[in-house]
Amino acid sequence: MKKIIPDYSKSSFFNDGSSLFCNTLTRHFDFTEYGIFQMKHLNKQSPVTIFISDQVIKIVEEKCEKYIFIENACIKKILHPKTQQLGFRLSKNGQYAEFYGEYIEIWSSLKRYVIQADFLLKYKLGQKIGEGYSSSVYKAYNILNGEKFAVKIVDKYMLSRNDNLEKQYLLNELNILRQINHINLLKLEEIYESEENVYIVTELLEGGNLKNSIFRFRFSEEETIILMQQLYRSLNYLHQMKIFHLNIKFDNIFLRDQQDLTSVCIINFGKAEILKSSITSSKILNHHNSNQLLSFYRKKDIYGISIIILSIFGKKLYQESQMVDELLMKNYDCVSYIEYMNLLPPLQQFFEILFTEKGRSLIDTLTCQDILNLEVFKIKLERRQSKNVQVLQIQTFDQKRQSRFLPRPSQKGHLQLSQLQKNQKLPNINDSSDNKIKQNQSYSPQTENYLSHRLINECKINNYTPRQSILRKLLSPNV
Ligand SMILES: Nc1ncnc2c1ncn2[C@@H]1O[C@H](COP(=O)(O)OP(=O)(O)OP(=O)(O)O)[C@@H](O)[C@H]1O
Repeated sequence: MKKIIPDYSKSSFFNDGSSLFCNTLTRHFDFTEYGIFQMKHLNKQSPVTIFISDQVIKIVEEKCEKYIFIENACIKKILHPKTQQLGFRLSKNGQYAEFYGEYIEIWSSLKRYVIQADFLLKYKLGQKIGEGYSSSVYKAYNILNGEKFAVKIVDKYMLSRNDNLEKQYLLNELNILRQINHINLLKLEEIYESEENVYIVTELLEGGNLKNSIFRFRFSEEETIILMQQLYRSLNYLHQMKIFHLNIKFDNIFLRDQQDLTSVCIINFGKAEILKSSITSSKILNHHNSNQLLSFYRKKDIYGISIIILSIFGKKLYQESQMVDELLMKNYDCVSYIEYMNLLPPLQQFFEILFTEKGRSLIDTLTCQDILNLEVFKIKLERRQSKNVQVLQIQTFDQKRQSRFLPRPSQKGHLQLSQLQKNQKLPNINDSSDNKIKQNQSYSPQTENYLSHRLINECKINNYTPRQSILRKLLSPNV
């Protein structure tokens, strides 16, 4: 008896009602050839040549060609009933076609776009590592080779609540994750669906949240500058694709290795926006033209990253979204102590552009590329092995600098400060004569006491030992 392969595409959460095949494309795609397959469709079998671009399969038959948009199409690995040849079945809204042939290479090109079933046949669930509004995140292990991943399990029922807003966030996040490919942005592995859940498999970021590492380990200025560089580079990559994250905060910045700032990775693209040539969003500023919207989004992202950098150098936590809003309104009084941070001059200048009146005229047009061209990123930076972080702390503690903002003696040669000061080619910043900053008085949205209290509480909640005590522990003669 003929075995019937169940097809879930009609009831799929991702079913948008579109047909499996289309005969024309409305824009240009660059296709790569993937070889000859036997296509079985409507009880007819014929040889076809398959070409793939990111989201489209081109199927060339003897006399004609047609296309399948693979985004959110359901896919299943299958065996040919007669030849026992391996293949895959693509289906959409109840229509399907089967392809038999060398499918391994093609599978790796398709898997980020299509929806698979049977998550539990491939992965074993591990411990829970996080939670969102409508999702839980777990460790997952590939049953065959033990490879570790993170899987976000989203309850389909929860997604359909709230006027489908959560569904939109999820589809938006998937749309963006499928397009991006950058070392400092979360990598999507594949997507599954069951009757109750959607499973989004991504790389596992084992280093945890950046905030935890920053307040736990002692990193040098050079390491922090490399971190800054990587964050702005990844943002620049997104902005060049007209993608804006719009939700940059400590909670969404992770590390692959908790002691290696170069392993930084931005996550959570649910609230991101893609701006194409016309205005696609009516969420904010819908009366503005697309250039103004683009500038607004760009500033929002740049401020998001910059506040994280400020928190790291200033050893303070902020309510990031409130602070971004203040800065977007050009209220520079919300950061009052930049001038007293006593940083390396190129760093100081970076902070002044972002957080003081001096940058007021630049900020509307400032891009990530402009930031990456600043002198601060031209300092000769050296990476060191992440595993040495704590050892280095112990070694350098004896020769502790009088101020943590002054370079260590060993850094002075590298940095060639006086040379840098002479050669600085930063954007022309007009000095503001009216200095509103009062020493010993903070205009930040939160008082220092409150912030310290919050930091300690966060450490407690997350079971972290505050950094100072870790250092003391490391330095204790018993260790
Ligand atoms: N790839 C990953 N590696 C390690 N931990 C992760 C990964 N993805 C998510 N997490 C953890 O799971 C938590 C929740 O992730 P999720 O993406 O669901 O959050 P969210 O999108 O902020 O939630 P919400 O649905 O409320 O917006 C994160 O804060 C993080 O701690």
